[in-house]
Amino acid sequence: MSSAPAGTRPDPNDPSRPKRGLQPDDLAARDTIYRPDLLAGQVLLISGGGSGMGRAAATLAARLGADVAICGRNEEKLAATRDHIAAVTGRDILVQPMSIRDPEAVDGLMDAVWSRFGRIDTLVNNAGGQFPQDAIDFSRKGWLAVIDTNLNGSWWMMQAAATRWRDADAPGNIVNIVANVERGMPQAAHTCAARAGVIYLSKTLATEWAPHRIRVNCIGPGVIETEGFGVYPEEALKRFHKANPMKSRGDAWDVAEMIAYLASPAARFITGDLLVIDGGQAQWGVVWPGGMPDYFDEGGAFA
Ligand SMILES: CCCCC/C=C/C(=O)SCCNC(=O)CCNC(=O)[C@H](O)C(C)(C)COP(=O)(O)OP(=O)(O)OC[C@H]1O[C@@H](n2cnc3c(N)ncnc32)[C@H](O)[C@@H]1OP(=O)(O)O
Ligand SMILES: NC(=O)C1=CN([C@@H]2O[C@H](COP(=O)(O)OP(=O)(O)OC[C@H]3O[C@@H](n4cnc5c(N)ncnc54)[C@H](OP(=O)(O)O)[C@@H]3O)[C@@H](O)[C@H]2O)C=CC1
Repeated sequence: MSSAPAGTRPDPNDPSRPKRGLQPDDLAARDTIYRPDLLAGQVLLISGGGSGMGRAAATLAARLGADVAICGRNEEKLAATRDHIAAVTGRDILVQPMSIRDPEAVDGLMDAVWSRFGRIDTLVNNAGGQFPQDAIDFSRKGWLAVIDTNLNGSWWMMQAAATRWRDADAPGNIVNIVANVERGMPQAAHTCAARAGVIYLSKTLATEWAPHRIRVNCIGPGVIETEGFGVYPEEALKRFHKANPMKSRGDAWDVAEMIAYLASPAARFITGDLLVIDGGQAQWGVVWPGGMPDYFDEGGAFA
């Protein structure tokens, strides 16, 4: 297969494509290993909470007794998540439409959460994404969009949270959702650059901010089936599971449970780390999110 030509953009909302990712009813029904009041009294702010892993993490946190705030650009998705969580848990979560790329909107979000709940215990920087393309064909706008969202957006959120924790003399906890970038990822060089930036920013901040009692960790998901898969071509998606030796895909609940763990007291001694959840992909597999070029797929081993 040749890699996706520049400018080919699958329509994530094409009704003829399979519906992917856990739906709200799945999130209400899934078992959890955690006790029902694990996060009672805590406040979690989760970016990108209107879909995928963010929505799963928000639903699980609310089910475990936390107060939850979510943000994202799409107001409709946020409102649907709020209504569903209210129906399932009786909890009224805060939703704020905004872009993490706008530092003033980030400040407004932080103020809204502090004003409503009086604290933030855990910030989950989950909002982000990319599109698959050969790096040589990136437009300047496309490069900037991915860097600005994943690196700058995550930083605005971390700094805005940390200054408030410092000023309130309160402890803090940051969980950054990144990606499996240890060996690079062809056709996703922009996101690799941004996520590597977030990982090493996090390791640095974990040390710098330890005196403020702020922990900073990253989660590196491998192939996790969510509605976010809509940005990838169907042909490439057929091979995503071959990126790991388990030859399967994780789901949003797997990541939500890892987030709940990092928000729980059990993780109190973990900081500066990258927790990988990838079915072994980092040691073994390759993923070409736009489709593997024939040059690499000699003999059709990856077909
Ligand atoms: C890496 C693969 C690993 C496999 C596992 C990983 C899976 C996932 O991460 S799944 C979750 C994925 N979810 C998303 O990625 C959704 C969020 N993504 C986005 O919203 C966009 O990709 C974004 C990050 C670029 C958002 O920025 P935004 O400014 O909203 O983007 P625009 O749509 O306005 O596009 C700006 C600019 O970017 C270039 N571009 C966008 N899409 C493509 C594309 N499919 N192909 C080529 N170029 C693209 C383009 O230059 C756009 O400007 P215009 O041409 O003026 O539209
Ligand atoms: N699924 C996977 O296999 C993997 C995913 N990841 C990463 O995990 C995270 C969650 O992805 P996933 O749940 O799969 O996919 P989704 O596309 O469902 O989630 C991405 C979320 O980010 C939000 N978002 C994007 N840009 C912005 C912005 N500028 N400001 C605020 N919110 C924004 C989106 O909301 P809205 O559209 O409303 O703005 C959306 O809810 C992403 O960072 C993704 O790249 C990493 C590795 C693998």
